[in-house]
Amino acid sequence: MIHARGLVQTFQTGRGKQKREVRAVDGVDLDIAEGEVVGFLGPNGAGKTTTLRMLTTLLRPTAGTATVNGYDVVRESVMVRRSIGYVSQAGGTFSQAQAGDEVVDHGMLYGMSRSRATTRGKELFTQLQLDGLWERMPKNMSGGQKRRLDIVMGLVHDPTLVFLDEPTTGLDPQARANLWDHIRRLRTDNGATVFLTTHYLDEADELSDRILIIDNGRIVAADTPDNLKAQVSGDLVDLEIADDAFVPVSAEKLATIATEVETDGRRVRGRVRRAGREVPGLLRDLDAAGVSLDSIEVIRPTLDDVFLTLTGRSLRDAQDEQSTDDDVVVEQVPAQGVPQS
Ligand SMILES: Nc1ncnc2c1ncn2[C@@H]1O[C@H](COP(=O)(O)OP(=O)(O)OP(=O)(O)O)[C@@H](O)[C@H]1O
Repeated sequence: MIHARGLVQTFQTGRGKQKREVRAVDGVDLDIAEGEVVGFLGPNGAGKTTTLRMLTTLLRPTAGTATVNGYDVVRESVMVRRSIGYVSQAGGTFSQAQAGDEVVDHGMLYGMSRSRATTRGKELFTQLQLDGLWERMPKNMSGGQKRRLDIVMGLVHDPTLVFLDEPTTGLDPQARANLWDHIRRLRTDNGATVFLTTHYLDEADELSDRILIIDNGRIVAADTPDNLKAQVSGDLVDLEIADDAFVPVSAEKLATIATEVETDGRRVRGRVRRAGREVPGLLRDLDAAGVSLDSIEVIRPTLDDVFLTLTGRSLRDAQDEQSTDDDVVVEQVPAQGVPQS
């Protein structure tokens, strides 16, 4: 479905002495099979959107090759565009037409008949909770409604391969849960392949068969969410010791089974491979040493722990750091044409 080898995208940023080259995507290889839901995860500026823009033919790769649905993204860009659905991060620009007309025109652009596009568009309006808004002009819709309209436009022609760039950003929790269901159904009902970027770790975890983590333009991990979590970090055991005086001995006992042991007041924490196997013995040891606990908590690893282990940074911190750089002035780089839609 998607195969890429050595994809690179460089941009020139700044002017004069400030001029420098950014390698936004720096040698990405991808193999995505039919029917997979793949989550593309990484902090702001990691290269997710740039990768997606190359795969959807909006940006010509500086180097490397990619095929999407069997078509080369450079030589057969029109065929790539016709064979995919794409919901961009920025969202579409809408004319002054009613939402329903936009959707029908969009479907017809992909070769659907008017009646088929109308039927499918109305079904999607219902599934994405846009009932009653068919005749509304998009400019009079709320941000979340417009976002869902973007998604209808990306799906109306029933593509078998769908690219979604941060599809749930700006949606309220209920709309997000609804879209998650919809994305799941794309695969189970339509057998579609879905490639989605997201900032939300829970979303990637929840939806993806496989997760690709990108950092500084390079893929740093690719596996199922469970394998990633199991491979790179263990469970966090967090003990709250009843009496301060027993904190050092508790830390010593925990260190016999855990790594990264740290103390914070009466709390002692450490990471163990498998808490279910190791904690019962620890509790016996602590009891024998006269330690009373106020609480014990076992925290299963998250994708953020995976990211931290792989890159030394938390995905959330990395996002915060990057957000201060957002107003760097960049030269406009010409896009290689836009899809017909
Ligand atoms: N048109 C451009 N000109 C110059 N630099 C660019 C351009 N587009 C992207 N970049 C830079 O390329 C890098 C990757 O950007 P990209 O948008 O692909 O990241 P991202 O992972 O999608 O981030 P986000 O999560 O914020 O959408 C960033 O450093 C960004 O500033």
